[in-house]
Amino acid sequence: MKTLKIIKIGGNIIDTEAVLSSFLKDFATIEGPKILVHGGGKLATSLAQQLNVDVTMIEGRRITNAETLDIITMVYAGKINKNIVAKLQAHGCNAVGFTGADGNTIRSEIRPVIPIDYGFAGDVVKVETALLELLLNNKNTPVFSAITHDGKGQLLNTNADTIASEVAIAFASTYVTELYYCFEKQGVLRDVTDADSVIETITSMTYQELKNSGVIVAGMLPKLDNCFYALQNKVAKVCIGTPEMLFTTETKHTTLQK
Ligand SMILES: Nc1ncnc2c1ncn2[C@@H]1O[C@H](COP(=O)(O)OP(=O)(O)O)[C@@H](O)[C@H]1O
Ligand SMILES: CC(=O)N[C@@H](CCC(=O)OP(=O)(O)O)C(=O)O
Repeated sequence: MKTLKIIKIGGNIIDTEAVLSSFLKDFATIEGPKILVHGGGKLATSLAQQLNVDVTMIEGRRITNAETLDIITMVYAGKINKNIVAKLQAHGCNAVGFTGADGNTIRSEIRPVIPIDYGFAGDVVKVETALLELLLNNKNTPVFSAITHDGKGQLLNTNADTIASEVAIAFASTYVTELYYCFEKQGVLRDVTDADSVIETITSMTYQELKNSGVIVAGMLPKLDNCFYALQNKVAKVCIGTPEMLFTTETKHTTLQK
């Protein structure tokens, strides 16, 4: 089986123009089939604040009312996604931008309102791989934003880490799938203020301990939950770290193990 790399980039890479540009230049050079998934939560938060729209995050997920849904659609599917696609084109990578509504690639359903009503936030129900596979075979690179749809005309906000793991799982029977979560830290840190405290391996057992001791909080919770969910569903490799981990074996990062 061929290897498919699913690479997710988080807010801190997207926020800084120079960091994003340099990442995309390197990303374009990755050989073989690949899919990019991007977040952009921090940019959405700052635009919402400028527009005096309340921002509420619970356990790393955004409460999404109608106004917030408009903002995130403009930011994720519009500004960020199209900017990334254009930059990849400039580097000779034939990227195609997606929300889950495009080509019905990712259908979701609204999150249950109990215990927390997240509003227009969706949990993934189905990733349709056929169209994506055609594109991959044609050497195109799908680029996903953090938006899905319910099949009834409603867009839904979906955590980008979740999109990356669900896409990786959907392809796990046709490719050896490798899932990389890239952000500004070298991995999961034992002490978030100490860049050298990278935990090189986390198993589901040690994850519980890290959660209980408060090392894993906020946005790190959906990230780690998605890592283990992917491993339990036949994704071959899951890593968290800086983008350098994609290009060299020298750099420290966190590897997740069942
Ligand atoms: N133990 C930890 N190790 C690494 N990063 C952590 C840790 N605890 C909190 N963080 C913070 O969590 C952030 C990642 O979560 P999130 O805001 O969802 O970012 P992303 O956009 O990468 O998904 C990092 O920017 C980091 O500052
Ligand atoms: C439901 C939900 O929380 N969606 C996320 C989607 C963006 C995201 O995941 O962005 P990062 O990866 O940059 O954090 C949000 O709106 O923040």
